[in-house]
Parts: sequence; structure tokens; C-alpha cells
Amino acid sequence: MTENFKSFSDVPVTRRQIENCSFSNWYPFFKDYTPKAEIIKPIPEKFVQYLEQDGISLPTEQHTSSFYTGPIEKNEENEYSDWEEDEEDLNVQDEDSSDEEDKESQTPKLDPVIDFPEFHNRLKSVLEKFGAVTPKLNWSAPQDATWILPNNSMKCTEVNELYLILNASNYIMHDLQYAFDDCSDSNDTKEKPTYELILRKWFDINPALEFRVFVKENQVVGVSQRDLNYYDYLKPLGDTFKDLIDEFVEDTVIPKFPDDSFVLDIYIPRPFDKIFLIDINPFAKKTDPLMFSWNELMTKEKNEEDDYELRLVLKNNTGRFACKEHSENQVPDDVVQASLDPNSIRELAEKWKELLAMQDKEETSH
Ligand SMILES: Nc1ncnc2c1ncn2[C@@H]1O[C@H](COP(=O)(O)OP(=O)(O)OP(=O)(O)O)[C@@H](O)[C@H]1O
Ligand SMILES: [Mg+2]
Repeated sequence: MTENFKSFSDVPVTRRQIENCSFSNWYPFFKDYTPKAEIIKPIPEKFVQYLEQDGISLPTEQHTSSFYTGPIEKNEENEYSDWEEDEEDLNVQDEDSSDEEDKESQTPKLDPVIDFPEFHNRLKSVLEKFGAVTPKLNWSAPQDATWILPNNSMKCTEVNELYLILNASNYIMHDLQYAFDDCSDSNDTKEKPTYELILRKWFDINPALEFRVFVKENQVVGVSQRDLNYYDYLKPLGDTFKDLIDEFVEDTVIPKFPDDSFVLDIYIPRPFDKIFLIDINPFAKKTDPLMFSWNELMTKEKNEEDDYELRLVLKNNTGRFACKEHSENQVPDDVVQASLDPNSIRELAEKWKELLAMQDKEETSH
């Protein structure tokens, strides 16, 4: 292939385009359509370091009670019949692991209460104001780390939940380290963006009514259902959704958004008379094309007459999507439990050792 030819599905994106999609850059234009949110910008450098450090350390706050930092009490759920027996093992393990612990103590972990107390208090006051929030950085929400919270969602009601979910997420790390990768003007990708933390007031969303709208050169080229499950009531509503989408894109978004290509995430709750804007994403490969492919979206001809397709999961095409979203970035329930309870970590490690021993035995006997 010569330099004159672009690969079929090239989707060039500039740093400016990515920056336009940073939450604080578009939110002021569309406040009336977006659920309540508080923007904290810039965030302290120490907080960025805290997110980037290995492991998770929660604040050592005194006089506040938290599900996450309170003492572990024996109860029905975590009491084991072999409790006493294990205590001896634990002591032995302690001696074994003293080297590790020494190493750890040489690099003290950052502590929100000590290293960024004002920011920490700001988080608490927003939580107090909103009751429950869901966080995101400039572009990404920690959808891959819901496993770390007991309700298995991004709903945070106390400050420790914010620290846990943000720390555990690879999507958050993406924003911190790779936001400008793949930009066509990528020479200056090393220049860091100004990071922001968004705390969105929590409201219960019906995922069936979330859609992703692809707009290329000021024209809608396709709309996809966002949650890829089959919902029988969507199909008859197609025209209603399209009318709302056309009006919203033409009259509200295009006049204000600085780019002519972008991808909207919208929510259309009952009674289907208003659109909520959840997010604006770059028209770029890093944005999931869901039920389309980027090839398809890029090759849609600009033609006023041509109507776009609202693509829904139909009864007979569920196969491709039958897996849980973000599951490739999640971990098993055992590990979740273990992360919250040191006793379970020990149990998990024991089970793991047993399994390995069994595997060794099988291999040697063959
Ligand atoms: N205020 C809110 N309350 C409850 N849930 C919300 C709220 N805002 C967003 N969500 C849920 O969180 C999901 C992810 O949010 P968002 O689209 O901002 O994340 P993202 O990281 O930009 O995702 P993507 O990588 O797909 O662009 C939404 O699909 C929606 O279901
Ligand atoms: Mg997004």
C-alpha cells in the first residue's frame, strides 16, 4: 500500500477532538440536558499519584465510621469451622512474609487525609449534597471495577467507595496515561491534560433506554442500542426515538458543540418526550461502535435523503452479545470477597495452593 492510500477503516482523530469531549468542556453547553454533576478541576497532583500507586490504601480517618475501615468482626458470613486451627498457620505466614512487609513499608502509601485533605473533604461534601454519586475522570467512568463495591455498580455513597472504585479501574488509568494515544497529531501526546473528577448525582437508569448516536460531519450516520440485551418493547418505539434524536442533534448539539463529528450517549426515559445527555465521546476508534463497525460508520455516504439506521438487538441476533459488558476487565467474586476481608484472602490462598498441588500431582502421575 502506498502513502496515498489510507487503510479502509482509518478513523483519524486529533488531540483537539479528544479535548472537546472532556466532560468540563461540553457540560456547560448542555447543562439543561445532563443529570446534575459537580466538576472538580484541577484535581491535586497527589491524588493522581494516589490513583497510580499499586494497591489501595484507604484514608486513616478518625472519628468516622466506615464499612470499609471498621474492625472485622466474626459473624456468620466470615466465621470458619477451622478458625482456631488456621490461627497457627497465620503466625507462620507472618514470619514468612516479613521481607515483603519490610519492602512495602519503605514506600509509604499516600493517605487522602494527610496528602490531599481539602480534596478529600470536598468529596465528602459533594456526597452529602447528592446522597449518592457515580464518578468519572475527564472521559472515562470506572465501569470495569464495579466488582469491588458490594452493590456491584458504580453507585458510591461514601468516600471510601470512591477511592476503591477509582483505584481498581483500568479505564481510569487509561485517562491518566493514554488519553491522547492514537491522535494523528500525536507528537505532543506527552503533554498531560488537566485532569478533572466528575461526581454525577446518582439516578436509576434503565439501560434499555440508553442509546449511542454517531454523528459524522453534522449528520447522524447511525444509532445503536447501548446495552446489548434484547428488550421486546424497543422496536415499536423506533420512530419516536428517531424524531427525538433528530431534533436534539440538530437544534441542541450541533449549534453548540465545536466539532462536526462526535458520538453522543443519550438516555430517553418514559414518557419519551425528552433526551438526557450522558456523555460525548470522540468520533474515533477508541469509542466502542457497539452494533456497528467503524468501517461501516466511516463509509456511510453523506446523502440528505438517506435515513440512518437505529440498530436494536433483535430476538434472533442476541448471540454475539450474550456476554456481560466489561466482563473481560472484571475479576471473580472470590477475589472480590477476599479484597474486603483478610480472612478470605487467606482462605483463597489456601484453596489456590491446594489446587496447584492437585495439578502437580496429576501432571507427575501422567
Ligand atoms: N448520574 C448517573 N447515575 C447513574 N448512572 C449513571 C449516571 N451517569 C451515567 N451512568 C451510567 O454509567 C454508564 C457509563 O457512563 P459514561 O457513559 O459516562 O462512561 P464512559 O466511561 O464514558 O463510557 P464509554 O467508555 O462507553 O464511553 C452509563 O451508560 C450509565 O448507565
Ligand atoms: Mg464515554
